[in-house]
Amino acid sequence: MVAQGSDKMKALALKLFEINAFKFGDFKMKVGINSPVYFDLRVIVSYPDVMQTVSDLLVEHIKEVKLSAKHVCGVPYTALPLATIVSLQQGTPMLVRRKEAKAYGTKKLVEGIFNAGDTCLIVEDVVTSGSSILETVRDLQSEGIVVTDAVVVVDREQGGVANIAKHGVKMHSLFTLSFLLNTLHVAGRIEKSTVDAVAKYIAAVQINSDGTFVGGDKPDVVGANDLQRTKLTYESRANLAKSAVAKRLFNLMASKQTNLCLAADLTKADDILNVADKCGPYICLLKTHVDIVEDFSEGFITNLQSLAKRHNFLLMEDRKFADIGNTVSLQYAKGIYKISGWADLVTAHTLPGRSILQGLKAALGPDASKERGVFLLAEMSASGNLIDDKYKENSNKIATEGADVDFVAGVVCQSSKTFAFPGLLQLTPGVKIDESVDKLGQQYQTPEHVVQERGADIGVVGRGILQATNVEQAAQTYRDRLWAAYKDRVAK
Ligand SMILES: O=c1ccn([C@@H]2O[C@H](COP(=O)(O)O)[C@@H](O)[C@H]2O)c(=O)[nH]1
Repeated sequence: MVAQGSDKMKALALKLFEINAFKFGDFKMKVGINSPVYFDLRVIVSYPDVMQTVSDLLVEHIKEVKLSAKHVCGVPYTALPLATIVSLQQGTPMLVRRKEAKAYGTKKLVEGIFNAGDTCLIVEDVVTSGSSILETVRDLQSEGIVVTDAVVVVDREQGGVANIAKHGVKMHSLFTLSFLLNTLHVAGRIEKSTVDAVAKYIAAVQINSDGTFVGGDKPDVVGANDLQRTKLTYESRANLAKSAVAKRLFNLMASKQTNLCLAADLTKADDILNVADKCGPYICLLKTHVDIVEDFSEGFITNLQSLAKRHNFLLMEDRKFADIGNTVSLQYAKGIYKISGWADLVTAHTLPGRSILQGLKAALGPDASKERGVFLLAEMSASGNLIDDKYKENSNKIATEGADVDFVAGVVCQSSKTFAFPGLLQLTPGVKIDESVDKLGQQYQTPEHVVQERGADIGVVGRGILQATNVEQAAQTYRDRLWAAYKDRVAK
C-alpha cells in the first residue's frame, strides 16, 4: 500500500492545500448541510505536476493492492482525466460512463468496448457518502460489468467505505481526511483547533448512500461546525489566510486589539496626516481616496508611511479599480499617485471578472502577493445600488477560487453570507454611532450591528470620526465598540 506517511504523500498533501484543492471554512454541501472542509480536486487539471504525482500514486497504489481489472472507469467528471492517465500508464482499456444516456443513436450509458462479465476498476477523486461511485457501479452493472474495487484520492471518512462495501465494492484511498489534517497540522499550516473542529464535524456527520444521515436526524451542523468564520478569532484566521497581507492584518488586529479602519476622506494632505497621527493608535487600517487630495505630493506619501510605521497600521487606497486588465495595471502603478508603490491594500470591483486580479498583479513583480493585496467589492453600502445575489456569488468565486487568490485579502461587503472562507477579511463601510442615511444615500449601521449581525471583521468609519469635535476620542470610542462587539461575537 502507498504509505500515507511517506515524504511523497506528505508533500502532495501540502501541495493540494497550497493550490486550494481543499480548504477550511463553512461550505454548503450536496447533502444540504454545511461542512468545515471543502475539497475541489477539479483544480488539479491546472497543475500538470500535481496531476502527474496523483496519477503516479494511484498507479502505484493499484499495483501494491494487486488490483487487476480488465477496464478502468472514472466517476464523471473530475476523475475522468485521472482515469485516462491511469489507463494510459497501465495500458488498461478505459470505459466512459455517460451521466445521461444519449438521446439518439445507440443510447448507450457506457462507452468503450467491453463484454458482459468483464471487470472494471473505478477511479474517483473525493468520496463523502460514496453515492457517486455507486451511481457509476449501477450503470456498469446494468451492462453486465463486474465491479469489486474503487481507487480514490481522498476519503472524507463520512461513511463512504461502509456504504460502497454494502454493494460489494472495496474502497482503496490514497488519503484519508485524518491524514491530511494531521500532515497540515504537523507542518504548521493549520492549528490544532482546526483539526479538532473538522474531526468533531466528521464524527457528528456520517452519511448514508441515499443522502440521509446515520442515526436518522439531520445533525446539528451549526454546533458541529466550529470553523464558521464569525466564530473564529483573528489569530486563528491568520493561519488560514492565503494572502500574506491578510495574515499580517489579522495578526496586527489581534495584537493591537483594533478592528477599526479610518476612512480619511479629507482633501488637504496635512489634515489627513494630522488625523492619521491622532487616530493612529486606535486603527488597524487607514483608508484613503488619494484622488481627492488637492495638494498631493510624494512627501505626503512618505509622511503617511512613517505614521503607518510609527502607529502600526496598514494603508489602503480605496481606488475601486474597475477597468480592463491593462488599464487597471497602469492605473495601479503609474500616473501621479503610483499607488502600487505605497498602498499595502487597494479595493477593486469584480465587475470586469478575474482579469481585475491579473491586471493588478501585472503591475507588480513576481512576489507581488507577499507585499500587496486587494479587497474585492462584492456589495455596497449605497442605497439603491445595483448589486444582486448572482453578482455577490460570482464575486465570492473570484475571491476564493483560482490561481490569484493569494492576492485577495478580503471582501468589501455588508453581510456575513457574502462569503464563508475564514482566511478572508470582511471590510464593512457605513458605520456610525446611530443608524441613519445621509443625504446622498450612504446607509449607516451601529458598530455592534455591523460586527455581530452583518459579520464585519473591520468596520470603516469616516465622517463619524472626522466630523467629531474630538477626533481622537471618537476614534477611541469606535475602536472600543467595534472591538467589544468582536470579542462578544467569538465568545458566544
Ligand atoms: O460600499 C462602500 C464602499 C466603500 N465605501 C467607502 O467607505 C467610506 C465611508 O465613509 P463614511 O464617511 O463613514 O460614510 C468612504 O470612503 C466610502 O468611499 C462606502 O462607504 N461604501
